Amino acid sequence: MLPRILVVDDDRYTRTLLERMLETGAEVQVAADGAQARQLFAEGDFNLVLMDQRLPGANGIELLREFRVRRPKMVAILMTGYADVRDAVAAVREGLFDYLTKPFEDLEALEAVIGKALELDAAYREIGGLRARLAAEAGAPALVGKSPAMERLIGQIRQVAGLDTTVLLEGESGTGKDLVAKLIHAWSPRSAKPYLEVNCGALAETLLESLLFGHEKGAFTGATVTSPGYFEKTDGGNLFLDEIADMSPKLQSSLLRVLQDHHFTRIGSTRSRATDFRLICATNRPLAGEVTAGNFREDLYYRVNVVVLRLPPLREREGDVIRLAAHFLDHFNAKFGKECGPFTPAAVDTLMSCRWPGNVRQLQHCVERVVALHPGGPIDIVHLCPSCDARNACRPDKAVAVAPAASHRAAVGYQEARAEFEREYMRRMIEAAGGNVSEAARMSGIPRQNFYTRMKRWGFVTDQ
Ligand SMILES: Nc1ncnc2c1ncn2[C@@H]1O[C@H](COP(=O)(O)OP(=O)(O)OP(=O)(O)O)[C@@H](O)[C@H]1O
Repeated sequence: MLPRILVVDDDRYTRTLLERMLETGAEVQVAADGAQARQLFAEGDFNLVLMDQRLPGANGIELLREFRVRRPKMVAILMTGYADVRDAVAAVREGLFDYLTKPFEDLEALEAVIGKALELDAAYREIGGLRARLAAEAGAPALVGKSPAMERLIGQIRQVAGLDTTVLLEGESGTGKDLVAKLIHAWSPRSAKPYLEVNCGALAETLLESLLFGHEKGAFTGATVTSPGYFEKTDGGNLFLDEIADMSPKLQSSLLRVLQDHHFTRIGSTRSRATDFRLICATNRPLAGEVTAGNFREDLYYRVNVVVLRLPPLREREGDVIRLAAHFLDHFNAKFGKECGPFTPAAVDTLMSCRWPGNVRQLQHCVERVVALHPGGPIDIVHLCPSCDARNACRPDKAVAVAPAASHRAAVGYQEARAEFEREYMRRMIEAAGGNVSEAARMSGIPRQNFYTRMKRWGFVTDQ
């Protein structure tokens, strides 16, 4: 379906120019004054409004404010004469997408700004649609993405979720493997049964063994009570083994036996127990390569390599960066009680041209940081990841273009830099302590109450 654009301008020449320019890729409606514009806006759902600032009997900025009350996520571009630029800049700060000065001199640039505005509108709409879908599929995590690569993946997830087959998720770190595993569970007939996950690379061999197999009381020093393991607890449900390539050779052979006969024995017991879990595994290193390198058993590889879903890196998902950025903006605005955004065209450009080596996780952290530190209002290039030194690395081809941002970084005020440091420091401490606040406070040497106050300041916790 073609996007719908409303052009409001009393100048016939401008109306005709825009109509001609846009008609092949959009459905354009034109209004010559405020009254006509109000009527068309009330009747139609427009993806973009191009508004002249001076209209007979109306002020374009006021009219857009009026429209925005009815549709807060409306994307609009103000068209203004050089004399009124100061007002237009102020309007952009209020959340207008952009402004263009008339007469238009560079039609290509005009088309580019309109294209970006339409992309932002598409992203907002998708997030709205996603929320509605999520409400319908209560409990399923939000997997944002409409690029061909993601559409293909989502189709594959739908297909395999319903089948009782082992699934192997391959993809770089931060591409969403964990999220996809949860989605497979949510969409599977086993969704009412338990779903448990463990990162095989994060635990020592003995701990992982006891976590998976469970143990009897007295099986080893410290086993003061009998504890069932994940093989048992996920009976009827799904078990997600993340970073399976990091499993020790001994555990690989134990897992192989469990997968072969669907039976296992708790540590310290001789009784074999039956279990029926569906296995989902993930790796960020291709498993075939690990077999060749002698790190992963070939027979286990054939067991887990039944259905392989490959998660594309973010740089291969054309168009998804803006969708994801809009999604995270929405999420963190709600979480921190802020009203940051929209992204300015320059920010959209920067987001789109970054290579995102850390994939979706890096983008998520970038938006979270912006929302946490930004007082509110439009997000410009200078607000994006001021602390992210990867920015040049992100965009090796754009080193010159980011030079102003580098000088911005040098110009960051002391308070802002300190705030940035403190927030990042708190996050690392909390992560290192596995989410345990007392432990994080102890490690940092900050009294617990004080630590908690700082956590609240940076939005890690909110008062209920
Ligand atoms: N398509 C997506 N839509 C929305 N959020 C996403 C998407 N992909 C990833 N995320 C979010 O990005 C973050 C990183 O994703 P996730 O942990 O699933 O990656 P991963 O591939 O498992 O990483 P690792 O290999 O490092 O464990 C999570 O917070 C996840 O919710």
